[in-house]
Amino acid sequence: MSSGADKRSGADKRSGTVAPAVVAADVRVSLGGARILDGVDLTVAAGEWVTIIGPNGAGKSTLLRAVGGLLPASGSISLFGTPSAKLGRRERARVVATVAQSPVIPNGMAVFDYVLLGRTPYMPPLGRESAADLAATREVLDRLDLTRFADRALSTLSGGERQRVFLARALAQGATLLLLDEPTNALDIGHQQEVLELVDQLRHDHGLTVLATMHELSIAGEYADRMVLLAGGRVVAAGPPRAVLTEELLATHYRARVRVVDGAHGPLVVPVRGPVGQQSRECPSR
Ligand SMILES: Nc1ncnc2c1ncn2[C@@H]1O[C@H](COP(=O)(O)OP(=O)(O)OP(=O)(O)O)[C@@H](O)[C@H]1O
Repeated sequence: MSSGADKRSGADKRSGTVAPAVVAADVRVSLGGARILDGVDLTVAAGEWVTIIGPNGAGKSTLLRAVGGLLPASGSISLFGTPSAKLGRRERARVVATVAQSPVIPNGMAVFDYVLLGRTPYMPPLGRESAADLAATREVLDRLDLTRFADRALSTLSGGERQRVFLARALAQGATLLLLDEPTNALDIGHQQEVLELVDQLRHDHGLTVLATMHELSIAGEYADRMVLLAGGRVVAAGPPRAVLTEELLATHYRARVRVVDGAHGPLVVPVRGPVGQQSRECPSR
């Protein structure tokens, strides 16, 4: 598997610095006649884990899709120092892999064949997979403890097992930037931790960069180096989890009544029943 350093631009190789994995400036996206992203700036350093949070409809998935080149956006987006617009489809697929919120599962497809699809950018057009593609697929299945499922239809796996297969396909792609849209969606708390620990381990082992969206705020804050709070298609806060997961910001942008307490690995967000907007009077945080 290639490392983040392999994706350096020529100038970066010469200067010895690593270009940021993502530099997005003034990104605007309109869908169905409505402005969904309205001037978003986002930088993700190589090797960093950044999680985008925000209320339903804030534009999180849209931002992820724009970064992944899956929909047209104005403004500028660079991946590892190369303008996104200059990356062809196959070239982009070797740099960035997206795990969608609900990936389409081809009917009856076996786990092995699904993960092998991740090797498509390395196969000649209309050509067959090589021995190297098959070996890479076996290696990823083994790495993610999925070998025993190789011949099973993907549709028969549990939610947690399936999530691991989606990650496996992204890893087989050999991309160093992982875009994860709600990777813990529909997983129980144990499987949420298992999947995020796995992503973090892979990040360290393979020098990956992670840009994710998540709704589970406490667990999101435990894994992210930085968080970006999106609301109404704009970035309204960004920084380390402690700077973003505050009672004030969550009350303002989620209309949520929460208490935020210090945890060993980041702030813990506890929902508190009661009228929105009265947390400072009835539920002091400090
Ligand atoms: N093709 C489309 N046409 C029109 N509007 C769209 C289209 N796709 C998305 N939208 C709208 O864009 C807004 C942002 O959607 P997006 O999926 O990015 O939000 P999100 O923050 O990921 O939400 P959630 O937390 O609910 O997953 C929503 O209001 C959605 O209805």
